Amino acid sequence: MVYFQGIIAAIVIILAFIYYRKKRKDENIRKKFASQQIQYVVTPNFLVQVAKEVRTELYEYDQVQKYGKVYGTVLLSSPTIFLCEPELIQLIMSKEFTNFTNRRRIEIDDPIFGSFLSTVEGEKWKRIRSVVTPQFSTGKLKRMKPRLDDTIDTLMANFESNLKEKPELDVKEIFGAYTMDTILQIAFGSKVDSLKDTNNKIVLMAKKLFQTDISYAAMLFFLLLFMFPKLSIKIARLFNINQDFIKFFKEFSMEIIRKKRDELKDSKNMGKANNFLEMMLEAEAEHEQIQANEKEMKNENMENDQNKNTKFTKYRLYEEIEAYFNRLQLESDGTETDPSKLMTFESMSQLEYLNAVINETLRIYPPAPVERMASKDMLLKTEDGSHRLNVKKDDVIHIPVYALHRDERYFPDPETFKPERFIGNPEYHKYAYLPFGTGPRNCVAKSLALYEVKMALINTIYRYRLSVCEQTHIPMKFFNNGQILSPKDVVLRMDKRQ
Ligand code: HEM
Repeated sequence: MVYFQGIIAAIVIILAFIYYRKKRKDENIRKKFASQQIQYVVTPNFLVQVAKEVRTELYEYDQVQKYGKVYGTVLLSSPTIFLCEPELIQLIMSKEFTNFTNRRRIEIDDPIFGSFLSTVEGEKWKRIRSVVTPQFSTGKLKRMKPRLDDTIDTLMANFESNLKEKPELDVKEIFGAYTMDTILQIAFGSKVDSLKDTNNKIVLMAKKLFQTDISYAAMLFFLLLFMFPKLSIKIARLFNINQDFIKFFKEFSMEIIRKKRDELKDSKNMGKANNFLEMMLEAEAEHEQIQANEKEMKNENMENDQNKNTKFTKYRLYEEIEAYFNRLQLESDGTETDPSKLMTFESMSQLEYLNAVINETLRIYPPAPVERMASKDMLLKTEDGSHRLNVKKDDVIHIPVYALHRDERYFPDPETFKPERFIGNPEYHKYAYLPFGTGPRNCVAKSLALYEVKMALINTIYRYRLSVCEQTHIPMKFFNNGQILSPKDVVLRMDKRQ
């Protein structure tokens, strides 16, 4: 009994301590934001949002409507400025980028997981980014095209075989498997048919990460990770939280890296890479050679070629794609008969309406918010003096992209799907549309992602007529999993075109 009372007393003391600590921190943050002349808003933490089943992007959108385009709050234990004003976003993302290079700090005590491009900081980020960026250049993607064509063949075969059973399909599941196949193909050179290989460990692990509502345990762990990073990593190890996932991907990647490093010891094997990991390893091997020979280093010449309504939309999209394929076939010498093999990176960019449909989809459903962290105190001011923002070192700037894309000044009638907004010379502020982020730290794989989406849409729409059916959720349903916007099933009827 005394033992039990002791435990209760200890729990009460710990909770009181956490409460007191939080109260003091809140008060300090309130004072801090007041000194910056930024309105401070107390928001419930993520746990409360999850409990109420409020989707984060909708919650953030409501907050922006209520408190305006700039306000301060505490998010994941850090003072965070919510920013929806394109003029100020422009300053942070481009002109003052050197003072906003990093994202929210997340300490990961692991040599591999702590070196993710998306989380590393400062000089380390610069170094890794300069190696990764050229791997996504048009030239490198062209080299990978045969592998990308393979994944399209798998996608089409999956539609074909599933449609034999019934005309209604969960296209989210099939396109999701295609995305996974493409990434595995590109990243590791592994040919996988995720839809059929349901027991494939990579597929199971990736699904575990993205295709669920977030659990309370994961949310709690996430919060702890930001509040007490070192302690939470120890707890995760002790209780085996996510350790299967971490262990699997680490071993899987290390095995491929070991094999390829061995092969690259023989210089005859250089230049044969046709997947991302091999190209990175070649880049590493190249780098080692270069370091050994300073003269060669001067001559290093890195490749730098980076560089109305639904019925109407569907009709116009198909018309454009059909005309495109007819033209490609006319222009070809007749030896290639598969229309999708005739497609090239260059020819695809001519599909103006398809581009507009993709842009408008990413405007209404941007998958992620964008963040930067200030590396010093500074006063940001637009040239005409119309906007100012006083930031302190370590303030996180959080751009709720879902809310930003609904700014009526640039996107009138924002909830309506209107691809025409992106045709001709659209008149929106460049920093009011950020599906891939912007500036030197934007999405490194933007060109691959867009290529993948276009390939899939062109091939699907060319072969099938898609329509809503009884099982289609209108509006669409989404997982409630924090900051990433991920739809649940999307069932559509698919009829083969004659
Ligand atoms: C439609 C698909 C995609 C969208 C909308 C998207 C969006 C984004 C956004 C918003 C960011 C943050 C940018 C910023 O902070 O300015 C980002 C970063 C990033 N994305 Fe993507 N992404 C997509 C696909 C991909 C794919 C397929 C990959 C990998 C194969 C990828 C790899 C990355 C990486 C590594 C970063 C971090 C870059 C850095 O910190 O330097 N993304 N993405």
